[in-house]
Amino acid sequence: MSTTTPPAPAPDSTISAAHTEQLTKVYGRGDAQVVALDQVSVDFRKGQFTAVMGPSGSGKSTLMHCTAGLDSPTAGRVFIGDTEIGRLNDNNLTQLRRDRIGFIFQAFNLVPTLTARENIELPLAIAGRKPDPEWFDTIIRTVGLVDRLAHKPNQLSGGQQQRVACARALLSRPEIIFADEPTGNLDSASGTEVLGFLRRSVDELGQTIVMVTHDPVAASYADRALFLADGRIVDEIANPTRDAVLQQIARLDSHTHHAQRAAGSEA
Ligand SMILES: Nc1ncnc2c1ncn2[C@@H]1O[C@H](COP(=O)(O)OP(=O)(O)OP(=O)(O)O)[C@@H](O)[C@H]1O
Repeated sequence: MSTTTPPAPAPDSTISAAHTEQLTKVYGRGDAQVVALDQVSVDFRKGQFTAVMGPSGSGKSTLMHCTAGLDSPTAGRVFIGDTEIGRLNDNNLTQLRRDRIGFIFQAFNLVPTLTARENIELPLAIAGRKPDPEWFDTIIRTVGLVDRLAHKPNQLSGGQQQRVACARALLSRPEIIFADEPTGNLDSASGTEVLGFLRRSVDELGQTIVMVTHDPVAASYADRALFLADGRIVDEIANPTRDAVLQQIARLDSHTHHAQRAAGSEA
């Protein structure tokens, strides 16, 4: 493996890091059938930070899981870069998830007996790869963990633990990072810390991020916010501010209530 660190790629909004074509996911059968995603076509551009928003049950997690190859579509296609993941066998899919995708979850999923450094290096160690020392240093500086590497998770704050999880996701230089409510378990100061770091990893390291969130403040760190309702993308805001997101949520709520009234379901 090379030990020189190439400069962060300039964000290139014309290259697709991942995209879906008419992605449909149906759970259950008959009366219990739920259409979680209804022919969703979406593109996540390289170097772009996207927030995925929408009410509970609108399909956010399903979209993330299907796009990241953690769940399989009922119909439609999913691509990571140029690779159509539905065409991969199980081994190749596992390898693609390991080598080309990073994950950050609401629960930090750190190994309690390992130090911060060991946790960050674990996925590469499992893959039998050695971290590039310069890249490791760059990430650790970006997340601000230089003096915390020898600490175990229980010696770190929630925000620091999530920053360890972020560093772990970044170390393999994934083409795209999927973050599922990454600030959901954090107080607002720690959440701000983690969001600031995610933003820097986009601006300074050229990372591509897709983040599911309910929080308009979290969404305001993204380059665009997508809004899902009933398994469809119903709107999109470029350079979202907290207030623009709040207004959009209010608009979607009132549409939903109108639709429910029209269908007589509020009786
Ligand atoms: N494994 C499953 N089996 C059956 N139905 C499911 C399953 N997973 C999700 N669903 C249903 O699919 C729909 C979309 O769920 P999803 O978890 O994607 O929504 P979400 O927007 O992420 O919600 P939340 O904000 O509450 O996490 C919901 O109606 C949900 O009940």
